[in-house]
This record gives sequence, C-alpha cells and structure tokens, in this order.
Amino acid sequence: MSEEIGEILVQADDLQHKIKEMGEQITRDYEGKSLLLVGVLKGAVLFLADLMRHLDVTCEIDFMAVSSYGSSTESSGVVRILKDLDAPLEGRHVLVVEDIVDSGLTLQYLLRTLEARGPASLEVCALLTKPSRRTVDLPVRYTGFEIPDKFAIGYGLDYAERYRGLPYVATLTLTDD
Ligand SMILES: O=P(O)(O)OC[C@H]1O[C@H](OP(=O)(O)OP(=O)(O)O)[C@H](O)[C@@H]1O
Ligand code: HPA
Ligand SMILES: [Mg+2]
Repeated sequence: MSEEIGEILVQADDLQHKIKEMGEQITRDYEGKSLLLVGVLKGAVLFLADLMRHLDVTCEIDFMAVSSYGSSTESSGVVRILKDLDAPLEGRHVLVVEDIVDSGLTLQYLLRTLEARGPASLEVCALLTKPSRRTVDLPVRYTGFEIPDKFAIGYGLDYAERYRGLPYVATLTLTDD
C-alpha cells in the first residue's frame, strides 16, 4: 500500500483566518468568566495552541487523551481514556477543543464523561466536522469547517501518527501497490 497527500480541503490561510474569528467569538461569549480549555490529544494540539492566542479571557488548559482510531481510517467505535485531566471540573466553564468530529463517537463519550463531573458549563469547539458521517447528534457550539466524507490529514490530523504537522488539511490517497 502506498500513500500520498491528495487534494487540499482547507488552505493554511483559511484555517488561520477562521481560528481568529472563532477566538474572537469565544472571547465575546465568555467575557468576565474564567475558561478551562480541554484539548483532546493528540489531534487538537495545533488547533488549541493557535486558538488560545486569539482568546482574550482568563484561560487555563488541560488535556485528555482518548483513542478510537489507532492506525486505521475507520473508528473502532470503542473509545478508551489514555490520559485523564489533571484537575476536577466541578464549577468550571469547560470548552472541549477538538480537531474533528467525524462519527461523533469520541465526543459523545467525552461529553458524557465530563458532564458527570459537574462543570458549570460544557461546550464544544471543533475545527472540522464531517456531517455526512455523523452517527450521533451532538451539541457543537463552535465549528470551523465542514469537510466531505474523506479521510483527512494535516493540522493535527494523522494517518498512523504521521502528517500532523502539515499547516493545511488535505485528503490522504491510499493505493494498492
Ligand atoms: O468523531 P469520531 O469518529 O470519534 O472521530 C474524531 C476523533 O478521532 C480522532 O482522534 P484519534 O482517536 O484518531 O486520536 P488522535 O487525536 O490521537 O489522532 C480525532 O482527533 C477525534 O478525537
Ligand atoms: O478524517 C480523519 N482523519 C484523521 N483522523 C480522523 N479521526 C476521525 N476522522 C479522521
Ligand atoms: Mg488519529
């Protein structure tokens, strides 16, 4: 099997422009509040780092690692916690930061888990969404871009742990040799 970077789905400039807009919107919505960003490792690392540069509110970060894809292009459907948050969520305004909502299974699991910890509020900010693949209906308050039903790489998104550092989002083309 050989692999190559396919068509570009979201250009680097468009990503950065949208992230600035999202940061400004979140700043307005959380004015006067203290925000806890929960980054979902590993994919959300680039997005969270860029987003928080556009937040003008008191803000802390924490991370959770869950994995359902491994080195496959299809979700296994079984979500596992690999690393939990460092601090309790009780009474906190929590914003979950995701790179992509695809089937929605990861986020469904996360929201159930985090809601049970008693946050003051719990919302989601996702850079990318694939609405055509969604198997569960979820409340995503902030969304960057809708992308088609194709396996995407770049800007945090991996295939077998590679390609996360690309500054744009593209498709991955896999061909049998
Ligand atoms: O909506 P879903 O179908 O559940 O897919 C979305 C999730 O899958 C990816 O994570 P992955 O499990 O690949 O871990 P990673 O972030 O470390 O790559 C992505 O970062 C989301 O967290
Ligand atoms: O399209 C994708 N690419 C990489 N990781 C993913 N996790 C869910 N969907 C995707
Ligand atoms: Mg992955």
